[in-house]
Amino acid sequence: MKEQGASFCRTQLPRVSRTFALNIPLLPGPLDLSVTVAYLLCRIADTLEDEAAGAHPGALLDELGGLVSLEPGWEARARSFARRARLALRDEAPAAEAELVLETLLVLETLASLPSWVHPPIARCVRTMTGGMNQMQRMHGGSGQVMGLPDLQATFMYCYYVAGVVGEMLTGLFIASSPRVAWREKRLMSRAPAFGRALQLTNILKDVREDLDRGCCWLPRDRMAAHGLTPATLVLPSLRSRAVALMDELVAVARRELDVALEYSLALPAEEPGLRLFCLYPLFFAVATLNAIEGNPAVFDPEPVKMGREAVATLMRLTQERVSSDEALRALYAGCSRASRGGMEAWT
Ligand SMILES: CC(C)=CCC/C(C)=C/CC/C(C)=C/COP(=O)(O)OP(=O)(O)O
Repeated sequence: MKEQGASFCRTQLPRVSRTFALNIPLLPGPLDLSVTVAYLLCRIADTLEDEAAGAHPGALLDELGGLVSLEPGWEARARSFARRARLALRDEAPAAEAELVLETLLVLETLASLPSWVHPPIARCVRTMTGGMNQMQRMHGGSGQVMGLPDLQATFMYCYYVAGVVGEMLTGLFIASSPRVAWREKRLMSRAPAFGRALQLTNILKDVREDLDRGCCWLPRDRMAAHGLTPATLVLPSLRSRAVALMDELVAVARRELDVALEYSLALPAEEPGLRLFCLYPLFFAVATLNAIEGNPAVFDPEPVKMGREAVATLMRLTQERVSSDEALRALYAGCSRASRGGMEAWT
């Protein structure tokens, strides 16, 4: 049973995530399986938020937040949750995500099989995330979807609930797994929310069109208004130059957060290359994604702006080669951040 759960989690990860299937396997055991399980639990929450048919699935999110505490009777409650959560998804939900939701019990069984020290950070993360998703809905969605947030502070709050808490959870796990990391706790914990914020903000910018087509938007309305835009006019071809200026302003915000993410990554000891690379892959992918978004009107087209497979492979190689040198990593980061759209040729 234990093996079946772990094997399901490892098989399902690359079916639901492009990025995290590349970096989680670099973590030393038992962090690799722990972070896989944590990722899948967060993904179940994310699928409910993005793919539920009809009303916001607040009660199901609350149930998931409670299940991760693994209190007596959790198996029967997880079985019932999985059935109802699967039924709540719209027909268009990606098959791999729907299957993951249906197998919530297997994911929780795998969590239960892991050492007890990994439980508190993972449970806190999932509880805070699901509670935060519900709070954002109550505050900004009313009875419909969230169509823009009032200001950047609210966008940051959303980023905290869906990604900043993941940074705090990962830091808690890294610290508990290695005394070498533990003595850097303060430096890491203070930077962890910014790391999550940087990645989430990058995703919000990259997915702006896809989100709008689904009827939601996480961008700040006051910044839109400053450019003479609203969520309803953001994709109008006649207002494209204003929309690009808005995106460029927000790309600059995301880049400042990524600078903090680099400091986080370098605060991890060089003797832990797996932990460093786990952080550096998504960090450098985000730099490349921001380069592709900046000044690019195509970000408002239906076809998503994505990094190519070749750029992904190149960045993985470049970070691997430099993983133990802070100086070389700083130079790579500065070079990639300066590279223009589509152009990291100097590094490849
Ligand atoms: C300290 C530290 C490392 C902090 C980072 C915290 C972290 C990993 C947050 C998750 C952010 C995020 C946008 C996930 C979705 O991935 P995605 O949609 O970009 O990728 P995927 O679709 O390939 O899964």
